[in-house]
Parts: sequence; structure tokens; C-alpha cells
Amino acid sequence: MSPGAAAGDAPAPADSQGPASHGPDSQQPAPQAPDSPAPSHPARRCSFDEARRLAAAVAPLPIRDDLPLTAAVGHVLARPLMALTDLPPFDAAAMDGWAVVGDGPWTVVGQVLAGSPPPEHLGPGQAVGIATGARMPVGATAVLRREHGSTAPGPRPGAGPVLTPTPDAVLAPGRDVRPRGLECRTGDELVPSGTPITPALVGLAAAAGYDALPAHPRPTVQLLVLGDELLTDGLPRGGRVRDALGPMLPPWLERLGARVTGCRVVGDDLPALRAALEEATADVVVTTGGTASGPVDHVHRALELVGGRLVVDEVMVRPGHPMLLARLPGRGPDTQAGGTQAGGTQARGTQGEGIPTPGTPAPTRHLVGLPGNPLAAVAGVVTLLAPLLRALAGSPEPGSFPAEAAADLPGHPHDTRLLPVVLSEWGAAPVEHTGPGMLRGLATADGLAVVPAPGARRGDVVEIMEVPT
Ligand SMILES: Nc1nc2c(c(=O)[nH]1)N[C@H]1C(S)=C(S)[C@@H](COP(=O)(O)OP(=O)(O)OC[C@H]3O[C@@H](n4cnc5c(N)ncnc54)[C@H](O)[C@@H]3O)O[C@H]1N2
Ligand code: MOO
Repeated sequence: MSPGAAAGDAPAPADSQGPASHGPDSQQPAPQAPDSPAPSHPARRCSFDEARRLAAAVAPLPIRDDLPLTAAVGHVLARPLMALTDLPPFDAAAMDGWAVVGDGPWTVVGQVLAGSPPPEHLGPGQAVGIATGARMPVGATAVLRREHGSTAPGPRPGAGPVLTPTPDAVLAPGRDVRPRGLECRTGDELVPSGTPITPALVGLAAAAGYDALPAHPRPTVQLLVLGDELLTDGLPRGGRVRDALGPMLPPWLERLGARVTGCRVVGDDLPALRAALEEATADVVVTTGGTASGPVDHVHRALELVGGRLVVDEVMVRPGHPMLLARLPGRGPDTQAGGTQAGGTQARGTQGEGIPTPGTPAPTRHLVGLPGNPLAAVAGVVTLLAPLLRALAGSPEPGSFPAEAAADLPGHPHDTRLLPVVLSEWGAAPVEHTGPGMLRGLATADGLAVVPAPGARRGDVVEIMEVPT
């Protein structure tokens, strides 16, 4: 639907703070296109695709240029990694042996080790002992491997040893030499922006002369697990159940690139929830439970009270349809992207190198409301939270991949269904125990198949949402 058409039919925008409709049968129009994130979105009931597009439409956190190499692992490279030097930076021996000039025999006139200066120049008939990685002397044409030569005393006192090649020695020019610039030249793009910073990338950066890397910070997350009925230890008892989400979500979110700064259980109490939201300073606040319209489901009301603005309010996906995404006002003082780095992203008005342009707004904070049913909460993670966290961290990872259905995949009559599946050489097959309140199926699944209504047939290609394995 075009933005104009959507606007014409839109319900009262969330910014009006009117009552949000989030029942399962609310029939609100589809949202407008997500590619123009306006300051105030009408809160909408969204399709699965629209919801994840809206979540992914946020700007990345402002770039930091000062992340020490090892600390940068787990972030996403925010600018291309350009070579600051030729690599190798000089012609170097690739093997232990002798640097030689032309064919032998040669007189050995010295030795050069890795990191030590070579002789100024080698002339015809001369050689130096050389170690792997040592700089080649000017004039040397090749390296003779140690196993391909032997030395004998020189013909007279003071003359260097005589080096003779074995019959199988190979001495073509450049043999066993790593020429300067073999891997890259100064200014070459080594790795594009958006690449996850891995240990290997950090090693490359160090070799290329970097001490720090530019990266979007990992978004901070505070998790509020809502529900008076939740127990944090022991067996379920007295009508209460164990909190499954408090233990599950922090490591999951860390795997998605977030830095989880807090996780706590909050009772079904509106003032307590409001206070928790007001105290929270993270880039993303995640709540679990309380999203529906039960007597103690307070997330919508608490959001209104703290000035939150709903962006997505219910998604046409099962399980998990009551999930929501909202913008939160302001930002706290202790977030990674705040402090000296607060300000717009480079794309939105920095002066380069992450220095904020005076007057640019601080990055927006968000709340993701996950439904309480555990598999519904997982659906909220893959639909809203994972795309949001990736966008904040500047990650281009899709979070999904295609696979063929190995069997018919049951769907929902009119909504998208996220179905735990196992993958094999035959494709994606459903598992058992996939009710909204169950994690048994997911625990052995390889991903969540995105099953369009009313279902997929064996042989259809479906999208598989990644879950941590
Ligand atoms: N009248 C309607 N009622 C409900 C609807 C609806 O459309 N109309 N939708 C249902 C669906 S679908 C879901 S999902 C839930 C979502 O409700 P909430 O987000 O408000 O979640 P709660 O009511 O707080 O809890 C639901 C369920 O999940 C259990 N739970 C909650 N947190 C946890 C946790 N951390 N670990 C384990 N289990 C948890 C909770 O005990 C409830 O059993 O609303 C339906 N209702
Ligand atoms: O969102 Mo609910 O039961 O479909 O889990």
C-alpha cells in the first residue's frame, strides 16, 4: 500500500496517545512503507515482513573510531578497512636458507634475520644466510632453501664459506621470495564496511598497521521480565511457573551482537513497570509478557505513561502476534553510544570519524515488547528484536536463509506462521511440541520456517529464520 493510501486509512497515530488496539482480531490497515522513518509513526498492525522492515529501518549507533583491536571483536566494521601499508611491507624471504644472486656456487657473506637490516647490496656470486620473514638484500634474486644447499669452508682464510646447490634446487628468479605488496598495496580496500569483526579480521588489521578499529557500538539491552507468576528457581509450584525467558534471552541477545546490561523480574504492577522503564538507560529495553489485554497486562499503558511512541503494535504472525516495537524518549547517561559519542551517526550529520555535528539528535532508544508465551517471545525476537539490534550495530546480516520444505509445513489460516524446523539434506521438516507456550520443539530445532498462510507444500522454498545453535 502506498504511504498516501495508508495514511488515509490510518487509525489514530500512537503519538496521539489514543488507546492502542492490539487484540487478535483488530482490523487495522497495513502500515505505510518503512523507508522514510518519520519522527512519529502511526502505530500499526503489521504483516511479518512489514514489522521486520520497520525494525530494521533504524539508524545505526554513532561510530566509535577508538575500539582497541581485541575489544572490537564482535562488533561490525563501520568503515572499509583500507591498507595503511604494502603487505608484505618489503621483499621478504619465504623460507629459511640463503638469499642468492643468480646461479651458484656462491660465497656466503653474512646472515640476515627477521627484523634485522640486510646487507646493503649483494653482487653476483654472493649469498647471505636468511631466515623466513627477513628482508631480502637488494640484488638478491631468489632464496635457496636450507635443504637445497650445502656449505664448505672458503678457499682461503677470511673468505666466506662456499655454498653449493643440490641438483634438485630450484632457483628461478623470485623463488621463495614474498614480494612487497603481494597481499595488498597501500590504500587497497581489504575488507568492506559492514563486515563482522572477527579474530581473523583483527589479525589482518594489526598486520596492516591498525591499533584501533571503527565500529558501531554494540547496542545495550536491559531486559524486564514481567509476571507475578514467575519463579526463578526450583520446580513450578502453587500455580506459578519457572521464568524461561530470563535465562534464555541474555545469551541469545549477546549472540545477536547486543550487550545485555541488566535482566530483572518485575511484578505485574503498573507503577513498578513505569518506574523500571523510566530508570532504564539502555539503547533497547526488552520486556517479556504483559503485551496482551489481560487485567495485569501493563506494557501499553506504561509506554503511554513514559511517553513511548508505538511503531509496531501487533504483527500478523503466529505465535507472537501481540509483540510490539516502540520508541522511547531521551537517552540515559551511561549508554555506550552516549557521552562523548552522543550525536547523530555519520550518515545523519557527523563531521566524519564519529565526531558529532553540534545539534544533531541523540540516537533513538527503543522498546521491544515480547509476548509472554515463550515461543511467542522467540517469534518477537526474530521478527522485531534481531532486525533492530542488527540495524543499531550496523550489521548487514540477513538473519535468515532459504531452504526447501522436506514435508508439508502447516500454517495459520491467515497469518504468517513461524514453525520450528530441523534441517537435513532433504530440507526443512517440522518438529513436534511447537505450541506458543512450549520450547521443547525449538530446543532441538535448527531454525524457524516462515510459513505463509495457509501453509507450505513439500518442495516449496521457505525462509528459515536463524536461531542460535
Ligand atoms: N483475549 C485475548 N487473550 C490473549 C490473546 C488474545 O489475542 N486475546 N493473545 C494470547 C497470545 S497469542 C499471547 S502470546 C499472550 C500474550 O500475552 P502477554 O504478552 O500479555 O503475556 P502474559 O499474559 O504475561 O503471559 C502469557 C503466558 O506466558 C507465560 N509467561 C509469561 N512470561 C513468562 C516467562 N518469562 N517464562 C515462562 N512463561 C512465561 C505466562 O505465565 C502465561 O502463561 O496472550 C494471550 N492472551
Ligand atoms: O502469540 Mo500467542 O499464543 O500466538 O503465542
